[in-house]
Amino acid sequence: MGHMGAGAPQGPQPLPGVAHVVAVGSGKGGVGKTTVAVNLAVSLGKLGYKVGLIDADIYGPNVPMMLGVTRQPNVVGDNRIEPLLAHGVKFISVGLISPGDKPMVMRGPMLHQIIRQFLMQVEWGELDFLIVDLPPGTGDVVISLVQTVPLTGAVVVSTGSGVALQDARKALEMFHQVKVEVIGLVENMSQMTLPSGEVIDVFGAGGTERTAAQFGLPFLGALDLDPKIRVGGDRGMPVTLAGPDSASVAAFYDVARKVAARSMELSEHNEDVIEIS
Ligand SMILES: Nc1ncnc2c1ncn2[C@@H]1O[C@H](COP(=O)(O)OP(=O)(O)OP(=O)(O)O)[C@@H](O)[C@H]1O
Repeated sequence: MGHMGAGAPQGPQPLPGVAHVVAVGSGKGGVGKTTVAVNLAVSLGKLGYKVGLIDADIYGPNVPMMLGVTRQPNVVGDNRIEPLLAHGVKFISVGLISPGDKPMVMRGPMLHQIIRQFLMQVEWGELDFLIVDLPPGTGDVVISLVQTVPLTGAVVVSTGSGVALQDARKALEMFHQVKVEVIGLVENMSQMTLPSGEVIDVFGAGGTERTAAQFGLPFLGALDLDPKIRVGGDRGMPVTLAGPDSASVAAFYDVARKVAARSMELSEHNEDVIEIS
């Protein structure tokens, strides 16, 4: 198991104790990537997994607000950072480095350092899943990530709209270029059900599933456009706190179970590849 003595010492190294690193990306901003990442983390936690979450969204580090904990993390011992804990999820955020409403201005090398620090200097302990909320777009953070740790894979979030899917395809292409497996696509804000029961299709429901099929990638599920999801985020009480038995968040748990199952598959596959080479 593990190293066969052939690996380059400078290459990405697994984090001790962390079984799977899963990135959540989107291409387009505002499609609900952070909402999906936070609820995925909470759901996996409620399903019994040990979960960490890195908020690497430099343009909109909303994880602390969505998890309801905004204090600064403690630095302990030999410059180690204690992750914050909210709703069973350990997390760290770029928003905690530059809290409040100050925008964070950063150059590439500094960003790279922060990503490395978040991965290697935080006391994650034993984790089944370390989720990374990426900034929208295709860029630097992903490169820093893949240079530091082997990723299990990425989840790509989109709405069904043509413009969101255009950007999602770019994200798929980027993950392909940096050799990160795509675990699957999630359609967020898919349909909205009015109090009358009438269902409205706002963003073109079904588009993400079709895109997944075109790329031969798994479709992980569709999440409704629902004010309760927004309220949960704004209040730091993610809707998935309702738990795996709650019908209203079943779609989130369905996504979480699929992410877990496919992560295990991909890891087995990767181990095989290492042993053969
Ligand atoms: N399914 C949903 N139903 C209702 N509101 C939602 C849903 N998903 C996200 N939202 C809301 O939409 C807004 C944008 O979501 P979020 O911040 O998760 O997007 P994002 O893609 O991470 O944005 P960015 O990466 O550009 O910062 C938030 O107010 C969030 O609460």
